[in-house]
Amino acid sequence: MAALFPLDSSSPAIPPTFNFSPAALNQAATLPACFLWPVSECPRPEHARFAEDDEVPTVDLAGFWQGDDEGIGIAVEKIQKACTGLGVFQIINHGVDLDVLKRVHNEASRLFNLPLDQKQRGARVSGDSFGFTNSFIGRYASNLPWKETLSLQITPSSNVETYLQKIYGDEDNHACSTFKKYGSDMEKLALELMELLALSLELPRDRLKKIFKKNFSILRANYFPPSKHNSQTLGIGPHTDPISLTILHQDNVPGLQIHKEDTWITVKPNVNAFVINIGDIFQVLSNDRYKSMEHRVVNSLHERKSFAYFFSPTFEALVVPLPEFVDLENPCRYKEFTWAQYLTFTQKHYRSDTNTLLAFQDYLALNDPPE
Ligand SMILES: C=C1C[C@]23C[C@H]1CC[C@H]2[C@]1(C)CCC[C@@](C)(C(=O)O)[C@H]1[C@@H]3C(=O)O
Ligand SMILES: O=C(O)CCC(=O)C(=O)O
Ligand SMILES: [Fe+2]
Repeated sequence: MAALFPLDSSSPAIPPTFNFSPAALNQAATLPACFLWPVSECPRPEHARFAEDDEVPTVDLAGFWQGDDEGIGIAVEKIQKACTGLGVFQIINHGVDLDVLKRVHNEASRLFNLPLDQKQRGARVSGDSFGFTNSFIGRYASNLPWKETLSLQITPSSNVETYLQKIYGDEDNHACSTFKKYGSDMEKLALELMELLALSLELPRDRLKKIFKKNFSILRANYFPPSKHNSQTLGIGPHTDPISLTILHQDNVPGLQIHKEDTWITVKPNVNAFVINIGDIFQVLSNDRYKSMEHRVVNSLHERKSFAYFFSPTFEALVVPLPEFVDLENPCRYKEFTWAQYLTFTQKHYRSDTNTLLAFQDYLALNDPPE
């Protein structure tokens, strides 16, 4: 089993009070060791190649919204090809108002531009998955990601007000309504995508939508500051998302890279598109028909923002391969678990990487019942 990583409770290389000041760190000739990734994981110039359309297909949803069978058929076929490939595709004509996207990006810029001590009023509490984090200082001791994030719960109940109130106090602003509107648009879109994914797996159209009607979702705003040492830092290390589906919106600065065979390819930014990727829970439900996408984020000399909407079943729902995907030729590949157990595993026992699901299955085998 993969080694469990040193958690918050272990002594971090630098204390939690250390100020992640990218601007000051960029002036230094070298970075503190905790920001340096192993050479084998560091970005290289050849990883800058943009993905081709057959690697990250663009799916037009216009026909889906119009109920046009031919358009739906083309979209479903593309989605099936993408999900049996690298586990990722982009959608255009996605139905989300461009003004909402503009507003949410502006709110994120306003937030990440605040003084650090103000952002830290909404700091993530150890072991929890919400709030503001700067470079995970105090959470991890090494391979720190060159990023700041704000994570908010959208469903079943929202904590958007709680965290924004901590950061902004009573200052009147539109941050809450903007993040909440974006979150609810994401939930609607995720449920519609479940219809297309179901069709792509030859399931009844509402099969997955019913499973996810009640769901648990996290909205994460990511801010990747400029990095002068970008050949040695990473915005996010190699990982799969432990959730079922991620809907990502990135600004126009390249950064998202997908693992393909023994190399990395970059997703060409398109502000009119969302990047959709399969996560571990979807992999389990489909009994490996669709695999979660391995990806990472590289830094550059330019600042970059992205929004990741992480969509999952409810905390208590049992996650297990759907019976439609289990037979004599395809035995059930996973031990059942709940999303609550898997989330706890990623927050308390294991630092998410590309092996999280297998490490968790090993953990389940050794810890019955799990924590
Ligand atoms: C359940 C979650 C854990 C992470 C946030 C959500 C979904 C993705 C996970 C994460 C982004 C995967 C990469 C590593 C991680 C530590 C990060 O860099 O943010 C992961 C998140 C987390 O554990 O907070
Ligand atoms: O910023 C991106 O492009 C991807 C972010 C990501 O992978 C994540 O938040 O899990
Ligand atoms: Fe991710």
